[in-house]
Amino acid sequence: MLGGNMNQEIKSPWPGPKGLIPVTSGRAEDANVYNRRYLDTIHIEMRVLDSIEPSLSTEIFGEIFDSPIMMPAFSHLNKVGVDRKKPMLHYAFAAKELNMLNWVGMEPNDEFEEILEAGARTVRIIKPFMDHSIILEQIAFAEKHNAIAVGIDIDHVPGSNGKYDVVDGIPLGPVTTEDLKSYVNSTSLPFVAKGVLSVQDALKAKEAGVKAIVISHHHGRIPFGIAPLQVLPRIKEALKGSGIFIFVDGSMESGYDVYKALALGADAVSVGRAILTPLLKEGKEGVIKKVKKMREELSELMMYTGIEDTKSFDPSVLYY
Ligand SMILES: Cc1cc2nc3c(=O)[nH]c(=O)nc-3n(C[C@H](O)[C@H](O)[C@H](O)COP(=O)(O)O)c2cc1C
Repeated sequence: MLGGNMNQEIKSPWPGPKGLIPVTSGRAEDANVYNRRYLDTIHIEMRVLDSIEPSLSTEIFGEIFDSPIMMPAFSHLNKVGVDRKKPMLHYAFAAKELNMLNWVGMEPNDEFEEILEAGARTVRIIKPFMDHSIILEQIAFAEKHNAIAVGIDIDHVPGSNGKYDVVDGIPLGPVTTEDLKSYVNSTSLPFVAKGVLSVQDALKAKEAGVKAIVISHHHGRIPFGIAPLQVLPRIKEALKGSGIFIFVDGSMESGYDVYKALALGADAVSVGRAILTPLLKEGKEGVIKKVKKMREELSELMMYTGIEDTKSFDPSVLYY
């Protein structure tokens, strides 16, 4: 249902109805496999003289967060909560406690509102519904309920059958640059294009007036997709001076992965499936533990490379 490249024969390690949580094939066309491999080819030199313990504090959309590590735009997880727990709420509680930016994907308005009540600053990502009135209505709802930003996952248009995808029985449709412009202009909230994986789309998103992009392939929706970090430096260069926030997600499993994304020019990074197991097993506490560990790892590498704060990352420490 959610994973475009999902292979029916693959046994899901996740709880819940078959197909609810995407399982990737692990084969050559699986962009997650390549992404992991790419991340692991990046190595880091050491710059310890004069280095001090860094600050992870980060400004996003004019607000200060405790680190550049953000929650993912997950969805549907309330359907798999154990003991009637709502995982969508639990990771929002963790975001609140850790002063992290929270993200939410395809959730109906009532569940989205409940998540906002957890008190974390939250970005809402809306699906590219074929019916634009649903998109506009959900944007307005997010604005009314004080979301920090709103956006659309532009990479969820094709399904694995080569047609427009259908999620929860709701048809998705194409997103034109003009559509994007109209969504941007419909709200005073910062607008995010999630699922940018080329300079071309980054420039079109800029033309549409977005305030942020997420460089992502949505856990491998596109077969044989390039690694988000591979295209990040080119997009960074193309958007130079625009003030557009550049976020990244995809296989971020440790603070070391996060470091590499930040060194290559990301403003902040979302951790997706790496929090899924702790979230489903232990709820809020599991997520807090995982994120704290990732913050330690990020800080460790910053100290090894003489990076004092999140404004000072430098790609010249990387070898790849
Ligand atoms: C259960 C689940 C639900 C998701 N739902 C959405 C969604 O509704 N909208 C969206 O933009 N991305 C959604 N995603 C994709 C994530 O936001 C993210 O792009 C992706 O998981 C890549 O990060 P990762 O490799 O760290 O998991 C979902 C991912 C998972 C695992």
